[in-house]
Amino acid sequence: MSVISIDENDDVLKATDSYRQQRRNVVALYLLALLVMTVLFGWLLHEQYQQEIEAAESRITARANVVTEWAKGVFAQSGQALFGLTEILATQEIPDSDNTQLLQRSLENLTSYLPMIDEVGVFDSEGRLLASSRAGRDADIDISETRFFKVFQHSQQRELITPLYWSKSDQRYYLYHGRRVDTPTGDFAGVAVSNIVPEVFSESLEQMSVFDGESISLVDSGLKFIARYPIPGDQFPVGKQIESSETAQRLVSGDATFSLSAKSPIDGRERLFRIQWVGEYPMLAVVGIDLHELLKAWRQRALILSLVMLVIALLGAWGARHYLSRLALTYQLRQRIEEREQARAEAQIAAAAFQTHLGILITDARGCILKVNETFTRITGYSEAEIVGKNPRMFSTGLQNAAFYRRLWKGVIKAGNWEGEIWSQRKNGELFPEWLTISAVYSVEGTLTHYVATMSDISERKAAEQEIHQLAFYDPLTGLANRRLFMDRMGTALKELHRHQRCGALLFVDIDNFKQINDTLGHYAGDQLLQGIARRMGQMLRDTDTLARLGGDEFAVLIEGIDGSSAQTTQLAERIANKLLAILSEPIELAEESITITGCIGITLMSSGEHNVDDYLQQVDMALFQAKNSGRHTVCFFDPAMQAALLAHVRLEADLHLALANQQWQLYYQPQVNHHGTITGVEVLLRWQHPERGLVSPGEFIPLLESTGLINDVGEWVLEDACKQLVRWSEHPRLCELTISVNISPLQFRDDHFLRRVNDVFERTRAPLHRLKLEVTESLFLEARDDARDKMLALKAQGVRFSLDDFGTGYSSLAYLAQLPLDQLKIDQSFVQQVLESEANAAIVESTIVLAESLSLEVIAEGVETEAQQSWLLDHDCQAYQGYLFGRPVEAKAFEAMMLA
Ligand SMILES: Nc1nc2c(ncn2[C@@H]2O[C@@H]3COP(=O)(O)O[C@H]4[C@@H](O)[C@H](n5cnc6c(=O)[nH]c(N)nc65)O[C@@H]4COP(=O)(O)O[C@H]3[C@H]2O)c(=O)[nH]1
Repeated sequence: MSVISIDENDDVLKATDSYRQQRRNVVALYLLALLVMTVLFGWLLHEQYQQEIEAAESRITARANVVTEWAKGVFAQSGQALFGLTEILATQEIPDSDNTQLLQRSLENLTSYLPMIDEVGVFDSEGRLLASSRAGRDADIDISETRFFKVFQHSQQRELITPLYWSKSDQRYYLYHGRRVDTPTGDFAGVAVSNIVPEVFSESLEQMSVFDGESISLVDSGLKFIARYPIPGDQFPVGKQIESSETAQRLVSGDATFSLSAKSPIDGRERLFRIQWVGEYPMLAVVGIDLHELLKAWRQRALILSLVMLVIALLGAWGARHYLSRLALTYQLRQRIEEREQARAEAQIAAAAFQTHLGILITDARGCILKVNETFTRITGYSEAEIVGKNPRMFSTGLQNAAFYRRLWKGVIKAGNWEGEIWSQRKNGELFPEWLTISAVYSVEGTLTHYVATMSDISERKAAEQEIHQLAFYDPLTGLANRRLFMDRMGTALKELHRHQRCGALLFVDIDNFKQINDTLGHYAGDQLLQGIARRMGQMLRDTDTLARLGGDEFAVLIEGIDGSSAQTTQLAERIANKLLAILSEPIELAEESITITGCIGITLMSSGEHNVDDYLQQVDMALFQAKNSGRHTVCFFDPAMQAALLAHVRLEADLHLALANQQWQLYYQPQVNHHGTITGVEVLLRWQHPERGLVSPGEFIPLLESTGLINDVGEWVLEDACKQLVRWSEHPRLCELTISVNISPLQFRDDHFLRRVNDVFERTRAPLHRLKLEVTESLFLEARDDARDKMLALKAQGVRFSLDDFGTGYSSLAYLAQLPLDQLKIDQSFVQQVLESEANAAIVESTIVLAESLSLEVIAEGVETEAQQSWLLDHDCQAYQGYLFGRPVEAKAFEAMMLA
C-alpha cells in the first residue's frame, strides 16, 4: 500500500488544487462579468441621464428665452409709451404746474391703452410731480432725492428701469420705468415715469402652458419674487426675497445665463433651473423643471435596466452555481473514481502480496482459519477448502513444548507479533522447520480482529546450513570434529571447568609411521585407516567426550567434567589413553592386508582457571613430542620440567642465530698423541661463548644447529678457521707437522653444496690439505652411502684424510666400510673408558683394532683418561690416543704454549 500512496496523494492534492482553482476562476469570471455589466449598465443609465438633463436644459433654455423675450416686450411697450410722451414733451415744452390738465389727460389716455402700466407720471427738472395719470394723485410728490431721479439729473442716461420698488404711498411694489425729458434745447427738463405693476407678469405667465413639474419665475436683480407659474400661493407674495446663495454668487460673478440644480426655495422640489437676465433689465427669468418629474422615465428605464441586470446577474449566478456544482460533482466523481482505482490497486497489491513466496494464513480473533494462500498450500499440502474453519493447532508437531507456545502467544499479545523458528507438519505427516511470523491485527477502535501468520519452509536452508556447519566444523573424511570445533569446545570446556571447579584432560593421539603406511599402501588405504581408527576411538569414548581429527594422523580427545582430584583425573586419563593405544594396536584390514599399527599419546590435565586454550594445546603438544621421542606406543603426560627444557631449547635456538654474527664461536684444540706421547695432531672442538650462559657444550647446541640448518654455516666457519690454523702452523717449524681433525656433521656432509663450500674454503685458505682430517660418523652412511662415498673420494683426491668418529656405536656394515676411502677409525670413548672394566667393551675395542689393521686403517682411541687405559690400548696395538690424559681441549694459544714449552 505504501508503494502507491505517495503518488496517489500527490494526484489527489493536484486534483483538489485544480478543482479549487477552477472554482476560483469561475467565481472571478462571474464577478468580472457582473462588474462589466454593472459598469455598462451604469454608463448607459448615466448617458441617458445626461441626455435627459441635456434635453431638459435645452427645453428650459428655450422656455427661458421665450419668457425673456416676452418680459422684454412688456418693458418695450412701456418704453415706447414713455418715448412717445417724452418726445411730445420735448417739442411742446413742459407745462408749468398750473397748466397740467392737458398733460394729465394725455397721461390718463396713455394708461388706458397700456394695462401693464398702473400709472404714468411726469416730474419736472426739480423732481416734483407735474402730472399723473391717476386722478387725485398728491401734487406734492417729490422724487428729487431718489437715486433713480439723480441718475437722469446728473447723467445723460435716457432710460432706466428699477427692480421692485416698494411704494409707500400705494403700499405695493412697482417696477419703475423712467425716461429723461429734455427741453427743445436739449437740457434736462424732467423725467417721465411709468409704474409697471408686477402682477401683470403673473397674469401673463398664467397664460403660458407648462409641463408637469415645470415652473417659470421672474425675479428682480435683487432676487425678489416678481411672478411665477404655477402660482406659489400666499406664502410667497411679490417682493419676497428668494434665498439662493448659489444664484447670488453666479450673478455676482457676472454669469448672464446659467443652469443649476437646486431645491426650489418656493415649493421645496428639486429642480433643474435655467436662469437668465431679461435683456438689460433688472429682471431674471427663471425656468425650472422638476427633476423628479423629469427623470421619471429615466428612472423607470433605470429600474427596468436594473431589473434586467439583476435578472442577468441572477441568471449568471445560477449558471455559475450550476457550473460550480457540476464541477464539484465532476471533482467528486473523479475523486471517487480515483479512490476506487486506488482501492482496486491496493486490492491488487494486497492480492499480489498475498500470493507471495511466503505462505500466509489468516485467522479470526478466535484462531479460526479464514484464508490461506497458494504458497501455504504448496508448503503444507493442505488446500484452502480443507483447512478453512479449523485451528492452526493442527500443525503442531509436539516437538515444541507447552512453554514454547505460551512464550509465543505472550509475544503476540504483548508486542503484537512474534517470529521464530518452529517445527510444523505437512499433510503427508512430514515434519519440517519453518520460519513463522504471527501478527495480531487490530481495528481502528483497537479491537483484535485477525491474526496473520506468514511462514517459509526453511528445511532446505536448514539442510544447507547443516552442510555448511558440517563442512565448517567437521572433518569430511572421518566425520569427527575438526580443529575449529575442537578449539571451540575447548574454550567452552574451560569455562565450564572454571565455573564448576572441575578437571579435564586433553589427549593428542599420533599414529606411528603413518606416513610410511600412506606411502606404501596408498592414500585410499591411508584414508580407510584413519576412518577405521576414528570409528574405533569414537566407539570407545563416551558421548560427553570430544574426539577430533586435527589433521593428518593427529587425533585429539577432550575429556570434560571430571569430578575428582588431579590424581584421579590423571588415572582416568591414563586409563583412557591406554585403552586408545590398545584399540589402535588391534589388527586392521587394509588393502587386503591385516596390519597392526601403534600410536603415541600426549596428555595434559586441565584444571580450573589456570591456563588458556593455547597453553593447554602447547602442553599437550609437548607431551606428544615427548611420547614420540620416547619411542613407539607410548603415553606421556605433560611435565612442567619438560616445558622448561623445551623453552630453554627454543631460547637457545633463537640465540644460535645471533652467535655467528656476534662472533661467539670459538675453537678449542685437544691434542692427539702417538705411542711415544708425541703430539701429532689435534681435534678441533667447537665452543660457544654465550654472553649470559658462558661456555656452552657442543652436546647442547650441535643438534640444534643441525635441526635449524645452521650447521652448514657454522661448520664452514669451523673448517675455515681450522684451515687458517693449519696455514699458520705450517709456517712454524715445531708445529708444521701437526694434523687437525675437524668434525663434520652428517647433515653438513649430505648438503648439496657441501663440496663447493669446502673447496671454497680450501681456495680461500690454501691450507696444506694432507694435514687436514675430516671426522665423519657412521650415521652418515645410513642413507645415500654412494653420495657420501663420492664426496669423500672427491676430497680425498685433494689430499684430505677421513676418520670415522664414534666407531662402534652405530650400525655400520663392515662390508661397506671397506669400500669407503677412510684413513682412520676412532674408537668411541664409551668403549675406551670401560675397556678395563667391561670385557665386552674390551672385546669391541680389540676387534676394532684388528679390523682397522685388516683394512689398513689407522686407529685412535678417544677419551683416554688413565695410563692404565693407555697401556691396555698399547698392549693391543693401538698406537694413537686422545683424551684428558694427554690434554683437555684448550684454546689455540694455550695449545701452542704447551707445544712450544
Ligand atoms: N669424558 C671425557 N671426554 C673426553 C676426553 N677426551 C675428549 N673428550 C671429549 O670427547 C669429545 C670428543 O669429541 P667427539 O667424539 O667428536 O664429539 C663431539 C663432536 O661430535 C661434537 N663436536 C664438537 N665440535 C664439533 C664441531 O666443530 N663440529 C661438529 N659437527 N661436531 C662437533 O660435539 C661432541 C662433543 O664435544 P666435546 O664436548 O668437546 O667433547 C669432546 C671432548 O672434549 C676424556 O678423556 N674424557
